[in-house]
Amino acid sequence: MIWVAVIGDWFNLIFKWILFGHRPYWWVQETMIYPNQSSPCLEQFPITCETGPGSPSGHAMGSSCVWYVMVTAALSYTVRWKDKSAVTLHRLTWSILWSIFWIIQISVCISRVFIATHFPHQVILGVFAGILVAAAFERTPAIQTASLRTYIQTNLFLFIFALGFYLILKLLDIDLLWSVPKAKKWCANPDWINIDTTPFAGLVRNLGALFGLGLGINSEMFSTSCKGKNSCKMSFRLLCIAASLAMLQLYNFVKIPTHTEYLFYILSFCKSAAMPLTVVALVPYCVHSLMSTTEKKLN
Ligand SMILES: O=P(O)(O)OC[C@H]1O[C@@H](O)[C@H](O)[C@@H](O)[C@@H]1O
Repeated sequence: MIWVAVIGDWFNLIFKWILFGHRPYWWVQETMIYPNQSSPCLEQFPITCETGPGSPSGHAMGSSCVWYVMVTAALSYTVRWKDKSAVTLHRLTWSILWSIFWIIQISVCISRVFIATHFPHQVILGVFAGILVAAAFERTPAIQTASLRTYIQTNLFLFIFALGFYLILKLLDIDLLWSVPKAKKWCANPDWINIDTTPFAGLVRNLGALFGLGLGINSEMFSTSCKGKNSCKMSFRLLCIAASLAMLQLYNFVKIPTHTEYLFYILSFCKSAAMPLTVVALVPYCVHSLMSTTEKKLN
């Protein structure tokens, strides 16, 4: 799921750079199509002022690819059921899960359009692009066994390609960060402009998450705990879920200073790497050690 989210978001950045899509909240102020200053007044909200280009929608794309992976993974369990009543149950589960999938996607799309941050075609494009990325990943089983080297190489490729693309177009006098000044100019409240939403902030976050996942999955802590004797126990899994959720909440409280851009990017990379590392390696290892110590004491 993290692979799909990261690669999906990376494609979203590249598509945004290629498509040069405007966002309604600034487009409506700049367009000449409304005569005599009769342009409609679009209400803005604290999350309206996204600073990247608008097409395709990153939220719609991220949501559709992540949910697509979850739904198809859940359905792959029910498809193995063989008897007749199981077929009916599978069909029922299929209908329920895909209905939930589409309700969520439609809700995301409507909310992005409602807050004037996207045009309808941009969210529709986002949903279908997300599904395509996720479907392609289902045919890439190699990611299940990727080594740390593969993670690092993928990270370097994603970074160098995106930066190279940006720099080459800059040499050609095309500024891919054209949307940032527009956002700053037309946002109703300067406090709603968030550095988190800039194209490079998203890239750095994704690179950090993939790196942290690679480190975690290839660590000794992961092998000892998630491949060890406790890994199949329900209690181990429940404890890991509870502890991970608590840790992720704690990470949410860590606010990264935004006054220096480079420092923000470095800290953002570290925070994004620390989160999957904690969930994949640190938490399971601590839970495993705790359970092993308790078992020894009881024996
Ligand atoms: O395109 P949308 O739906 O406004 O989403 C923007 C978001 O898109 C994501 O892809 C980026 O990682 C975020 O940084 C950004 O804020």
